[in-house]
Amino acid sequence: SPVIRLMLMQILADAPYQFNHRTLPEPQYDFIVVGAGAAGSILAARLAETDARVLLLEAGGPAPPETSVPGLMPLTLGADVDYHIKLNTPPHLQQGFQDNSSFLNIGRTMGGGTTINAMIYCRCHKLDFDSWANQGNPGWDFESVLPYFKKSERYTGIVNPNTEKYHGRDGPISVGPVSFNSTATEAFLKAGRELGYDVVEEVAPTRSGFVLQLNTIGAGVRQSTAERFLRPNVRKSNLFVLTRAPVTKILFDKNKRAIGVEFFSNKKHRQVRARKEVILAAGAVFSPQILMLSGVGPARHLQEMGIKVLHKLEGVGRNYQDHAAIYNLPFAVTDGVTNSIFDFLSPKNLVDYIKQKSGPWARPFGVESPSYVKLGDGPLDWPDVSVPLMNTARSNLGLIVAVSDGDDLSLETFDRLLGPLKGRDTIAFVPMLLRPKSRGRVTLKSTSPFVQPNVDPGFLSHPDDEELLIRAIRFSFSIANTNAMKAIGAKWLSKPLRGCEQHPDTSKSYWRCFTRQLVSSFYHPSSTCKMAPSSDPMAVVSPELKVHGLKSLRVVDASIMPQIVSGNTAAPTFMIAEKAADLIKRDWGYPVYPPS
Ligand SMILES: Cc1cc2nc3c(=O)[nH]c(=O)nc-3n(C[C@H](O)[C@H](O)[C@H](O)COP(=O)(O)OP(=O)(O)OC[C@H]3O[C@@H](n4cnc5c(N)ncnc54)[C@H](O)[C@@H]3O)c2cc1C
Repeated sequence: SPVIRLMLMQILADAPYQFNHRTLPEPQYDFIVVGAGAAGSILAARLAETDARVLLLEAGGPAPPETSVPGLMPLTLGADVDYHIKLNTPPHLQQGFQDNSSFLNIGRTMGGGTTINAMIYCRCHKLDFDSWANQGNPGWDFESVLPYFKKSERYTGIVNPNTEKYHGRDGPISVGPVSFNSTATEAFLKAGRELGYDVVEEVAPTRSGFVLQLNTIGAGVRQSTAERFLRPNVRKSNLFVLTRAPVTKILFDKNKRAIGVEFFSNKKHRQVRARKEVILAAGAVFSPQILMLSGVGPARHLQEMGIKVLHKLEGVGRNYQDHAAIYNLPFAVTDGVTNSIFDFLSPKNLVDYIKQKSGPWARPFGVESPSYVKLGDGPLDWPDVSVPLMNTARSNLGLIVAVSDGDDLSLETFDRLLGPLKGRDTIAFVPMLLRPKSRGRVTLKSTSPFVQPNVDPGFLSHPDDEELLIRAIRFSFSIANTNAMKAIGAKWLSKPLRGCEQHPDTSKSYWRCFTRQLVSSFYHPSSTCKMAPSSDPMAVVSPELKVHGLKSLRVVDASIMPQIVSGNTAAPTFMIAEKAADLIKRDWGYPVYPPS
């Protein structure tokens, strides 16, 4: 639209760097990093702090200008910069979506997920990391990883003496509180207090309660890892970044040592060698795909695909975890309490963004504030459910969903769930499981590296997950029924879903039916190259992130999480990359200055 064009012209100074080298100057590098996403961009930049020669190969292209404007985030979903993978779910699930399944969005561009994500900065919970360590991964407990969280962070918010020690001040990624909240957010936090929860800070190690979220936004501009870690280093002679260069295979010698990779660039398959290591950072779907295409993975599956097994590793692609969510639990609210589309389009707000990078465009559209609560039965005080508030508000235009899977709902479901809200201001809750017990799997669909793999997210395959998600829906209704939310007019108006009408309205059996139809991804795939000792049958990498049984090959991305973290996955992935950089430097005798 003309408005967006005008804005883009104005923001070009802040637009992402156009990494666009076309050929490789050298046949051999010390380190080859595969994937310039959340982890890969950080890792490559940190390794290039030494005198090692580092090659970073990214499948996607440079990030387009609109990705730097936080409020334009929804434009990237389903666009060229998004792999947009149709999930593979069983027929009794996801009937509310077109063709009975929803999409998994994953960034395919410099910065990976950090170029298209909702910019929520989430530290997750102390017990997430303590449990990683307890599963046989020394060095990954909370105390040990905290310095690596702080290392990448530049906190810009107001200092609270109780939580100050958990913030980093000197890292490349600006992190601060949301700049522009709606009346609905205030009501949401008040609702939390009314239900007996504290309003807590995101970085508190045992955070439990309602939270005013932090974002990876600096001076109104998205902080992708490519922008913040690579851009300042592009002139270094030992760092070379190649875009539109998907890696198709890892090359091994006869001793199972990774000696390089094959990749596709300028219409040709090419090879490049690694003197020291190859490091996969292609994310939880594509790192296992590359391993399997290279003959590393579950033997039977590889044989079925006609791939010669170089090294049997049953865990590759298994142990898949995501925060199974109900994206759309929409409630009508009083007009004006949300950040409406008219706020976005008002001339004043446009000018504010163009001139000062402030106002609604300087925040992620639609995303407001999370709550973290424990609704399951475990003994520990460790929240297992999150219910964020989404400020959808596009109802003014008759389009109700914003940053949501609503776009892939079937027409019938859309009409029943969202139709009654047409013309009304709307909020939505997004009840989700923080640590689902279900496990999914990534498998190859083809031996071609250009065909997306199958992603079976395993949603609700463990019965406890269904039970907990129903509790999470009911908890969302408890929030909506508080005085604070009633004061902003929160009302459930949706009609029963087709196929669920036989269940009494809002009964448990109704919510079971609803949950099965609408469970979907929160875009947090993880854990498909599990970090665990080799005694664990699902183990893929060691606590040093080395692939078990192979030499000179590591995986460094969200796939190594033994268990998904209790919150958004980007910041923990930054931490993984920061820690991995020191592990690698130490192994090769480069100076390491561990953060304090
Ligand atoms: C729409 C959306 C919203 C999200 N919102 C949030 C949020 O608000 N907060 C949060 O914390 N997290 C959020 N996330 C999740 C977060 O962005 C991811 O967890 C994180 O980016 C994972 O990092 P990664 O390094 O493992 O993989 P990625 O960031 O996905 O990076 C992998 C990179 O590898 C590249 N690649 C893949 N295959 C190949 C190949 N064969 N050769 C070369 N390169 C390859 C990809 O193109 C990509 O650039 C969101 C994700 C999405 C998609």
